[in-house]
Amino acid sequence: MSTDTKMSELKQLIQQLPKAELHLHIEGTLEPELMWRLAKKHDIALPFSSVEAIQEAYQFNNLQSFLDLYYQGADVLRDEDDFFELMWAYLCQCQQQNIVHTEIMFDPQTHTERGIGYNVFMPGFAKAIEKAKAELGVSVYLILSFLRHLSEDSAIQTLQEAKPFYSMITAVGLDSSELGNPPSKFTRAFAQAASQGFKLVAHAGEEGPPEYVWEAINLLKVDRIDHGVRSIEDPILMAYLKEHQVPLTVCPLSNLKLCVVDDISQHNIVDLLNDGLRVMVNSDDPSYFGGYLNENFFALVDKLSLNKEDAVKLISNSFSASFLPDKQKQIWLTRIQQIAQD
Ligand SMILES: Nc1ncnc2[nH]cnc12
Ligand SMILES: [Zn+2]
Repeated sequence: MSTDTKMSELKQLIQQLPKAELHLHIEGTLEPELMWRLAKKHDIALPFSSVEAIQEAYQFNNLQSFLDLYYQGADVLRDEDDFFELMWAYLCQCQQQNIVHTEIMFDPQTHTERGIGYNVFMPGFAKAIEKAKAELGVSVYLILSFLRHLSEDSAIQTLQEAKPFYSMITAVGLDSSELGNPPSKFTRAFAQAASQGFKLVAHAGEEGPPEYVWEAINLLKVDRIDHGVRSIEDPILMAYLKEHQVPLTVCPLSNLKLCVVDDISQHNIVDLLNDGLRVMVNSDDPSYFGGYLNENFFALVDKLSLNKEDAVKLISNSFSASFLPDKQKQIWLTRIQQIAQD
């Protein structure tokens, strides 16, 4: 069989396998077409002359250059229906990509800071999630993420304001500008979240050093690390991550677009996997980074010669590292093995 045929068969298998996505920012799924339409709806002047001009602006040289556009883009989200549309569009993508379970981050402060409250975005999200459960068969958990460039007091207030919606939220996370905002800044906020029974995740080791990954583990006591690719610089940390099977939610196209790596062929995800770490593939902010989950896998097939065994392991890890009940995880893991063996 030619290499091309093998690669296209592997891509078909990846498309076909049930998958979980664990690192996805709902605000990062705002497609330029929706941004354009909502700007018109609310009479908001965008600094772009067309949908194509929005797309062309998506050239980044680091995390901050992306975040500046991402927060600006989110400003078109104003009413409940906008948040419904945003969530619904991503959940329809999930169905098309065979993502059967997704754990979605949302940034309350991106909205509350501009006067849009929980009572606007949470009902919009809830409607889309309920509809997706009923019509698309996609299961959804939500992760409330603190913006780390803001203060810890603001994070604590954000957690308190979410109280009426705690039943909709599974975990608490930490995102935004990493360098200069170490996990240690949020020790009290995470302790409070833990005491309320939330699972915990944090972005660390994306642009920041391995020390930030240690802090997320030791001080915040997270269940998963988001990104974590710079862990490879610290052999003791690598041994710890392997021994404790701490999940790393890796996002290849994000790392490429934000210049964490120069080319996908240099990405360390397969090295991390082969070193025995629990890594899996995610899309992070697919609208900004040029691909949803399957496109991230396809880039690994094309540029890193990802093989079938590694693809199946990465997909299995997406379930084993999820916050689903063990029984549900097992059902999906068995199903994946069955399909992969056919
Ligand atoms: N890749 C990323 N890193 C940090 N914060 C984010 N917010 C959205 N995407 C992010
Ligand atoms: Zn992220």
